[in-house]
Amino acid sequence: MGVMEQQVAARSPLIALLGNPNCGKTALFNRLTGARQKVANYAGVTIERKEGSFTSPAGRALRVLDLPGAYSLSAQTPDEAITRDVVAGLREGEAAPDAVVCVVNATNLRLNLRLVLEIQRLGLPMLLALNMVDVAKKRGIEIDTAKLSQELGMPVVETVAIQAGGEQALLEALDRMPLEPATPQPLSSIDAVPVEQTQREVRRILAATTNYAHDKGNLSEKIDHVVLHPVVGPILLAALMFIIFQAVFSWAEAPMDFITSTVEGIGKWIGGTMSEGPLRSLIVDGIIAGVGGVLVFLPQILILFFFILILEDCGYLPRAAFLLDRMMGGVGLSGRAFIPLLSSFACAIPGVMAARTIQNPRDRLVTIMIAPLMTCSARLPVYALIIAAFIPDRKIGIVNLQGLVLFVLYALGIVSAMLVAWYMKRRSGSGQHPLMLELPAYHWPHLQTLALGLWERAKIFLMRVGTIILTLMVLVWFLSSFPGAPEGATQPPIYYSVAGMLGRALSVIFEPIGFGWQICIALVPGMAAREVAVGALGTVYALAGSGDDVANTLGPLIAGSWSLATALSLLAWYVYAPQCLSTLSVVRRETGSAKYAWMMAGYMFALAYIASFITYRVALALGGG
Ligand SMILES: Nc1nc2c(ncn2[C@@H]2O[C@H](COP(=O)(O)OP(=O)(O)OP(=O)(O)O)[C@@H](O)[C@H]2O)c(=O)[nH]1
Ligand SMILES: [Mg+2]
Repeated sequence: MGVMEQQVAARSPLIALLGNPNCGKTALFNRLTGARQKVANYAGVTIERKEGSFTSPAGRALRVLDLPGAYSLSAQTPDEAITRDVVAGLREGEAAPDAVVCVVNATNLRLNLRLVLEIQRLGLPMLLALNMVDVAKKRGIEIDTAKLSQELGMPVVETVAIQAGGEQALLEALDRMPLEPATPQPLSSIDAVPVEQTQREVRRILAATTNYAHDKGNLSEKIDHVVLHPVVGPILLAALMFIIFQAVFSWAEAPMDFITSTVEGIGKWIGGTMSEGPLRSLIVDGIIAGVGGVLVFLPQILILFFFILILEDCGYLPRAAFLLDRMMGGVGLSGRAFIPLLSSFACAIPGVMAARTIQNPRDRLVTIMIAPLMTCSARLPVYALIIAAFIPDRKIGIVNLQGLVLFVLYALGIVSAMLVAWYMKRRSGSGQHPLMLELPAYHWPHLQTLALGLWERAKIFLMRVGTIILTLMVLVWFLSSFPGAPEGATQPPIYYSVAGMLGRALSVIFEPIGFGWQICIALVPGMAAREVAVGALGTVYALAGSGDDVANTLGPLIAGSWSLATALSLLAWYVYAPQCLSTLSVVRRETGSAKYAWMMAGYMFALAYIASFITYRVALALGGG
């Protein structure tokens, strides 16, 4: 955009999408603007203010805001506070929106209308988007929109945010609205009205405009009889998790083989066409062995996310939170922590941020502190590499042994997180609060959402591979290649390089847990991105390898040079893996203090070292040397 255009865009009217959690604001935002913000079937998906823009059918340039869902303007959680401050014009350097589009779930007006009435008291121009009318119609719910519009004194339109064209009525209504800069009433005018009065008003409006009495209900309640059953529920949850980890290994085999052989083929081809020298080594040993080694894990990451996205979209997640609430309550966590912790399986960063949806500050802090113990997807390559190299690809009954080990590693992360939470809570003391969580209606996973979600994941991974991982790999190669070996060297040249020296220095610390200098070299760049540890091992062993088999696959190489005890020790290390700089910086931002980032780095390093030490010694004692 040119400067002129930017100024025009900045002055175009601003519309805020506001509503209860999970009513479809983000889906509507994406439909209006063509954005691809995350949409999922649970409350608290959006935790930040997101701006987009579009041109209305009448040719008006408009800006829209997607906001975190809120039940009320008297914010209880940090994400709700963002929403409140934005609409009330309390954010520094930002005027209140020129109009509010209040999005409501048509099947649950009883809950949604309270916020509508509250927002109305701000006195901003308003429009009601009756979303999810497709579901409402299926359930036989009829809403008299004309009457509702009259009762509320604002235009009311029907929308279906997940259907192409489902935003049409909203667009037309927006074009009929005069959009002038407006000043909202102070928030105190909202707090002045007692909640009971608002609720009476909601009931009156509902009685006058809907036939909720005829609501046929939905399947969700019947499904929940099984899913939330105190005995069947947890068994189902455990079985589900188990199946997912099995699939990560058994389904990924073919696509991984394909990527491996392609990467190998390219390596061989380039290696064959280029003449011996540093450039060939950089490309073959540094880039292809390193980056290719990480790339191979794309299928496993996508399979894991395929399942997570399905669970997110169908509405199962809040149920799982519900099931685990008691267990989590036992260690002093609230069931609310479940979704932030689950997000941490992708990456601790969104997980730490999602802790904004937790009301109690202590609960929130504990959740943030344990989020990095959840196995993020950057660790998956490390696990998968070592498992594939050391754990036989065997079946015990119907159980794939490699999948089982992976499951155990994930479980270990979770159990450790619970123990740390318990310890933190025991020291700080805690009040238990009942879990208030909205259980959304189940629906079939939306294919497009699923495909988009997977695509986003693949993009994130490939971007990482193409940027930070590639850069680090080139750096690792340089440090591992220079200076060259001295006269009469007995070790491979890398031993004498800068990286080799660093690795040897570090191995003083890591020798007791079984890490030789080669592994120590890989640990350092792993701090910037954990996957790089795998890539770095690829480069280290390619460079240390003898002449011809440079592009050899890493798995057999490490299987030949590490003991089982070392392999298990490294797995244990990565369960705790304290080294992720971006997580630490987000923790500092979200907690507003560097203290917690340091504490996190410290306790995770200690746990990692202790766990690896025990694993290594026990494995040695049992004859795994
Ligand atoms: N059937 C149907 N489903 C919808 C509609 N709009 C949204 N959904 C689904 O409702 C769920 C919630 O949608 P989101 O857009 O994430 O809701 P949100 O209001 O942004 O939620 P928060 O960010 O948590 O406040 C998703 O599973 C969507 O696919 C609709 O009009 N019809
Ligand atoms: Mg949202």
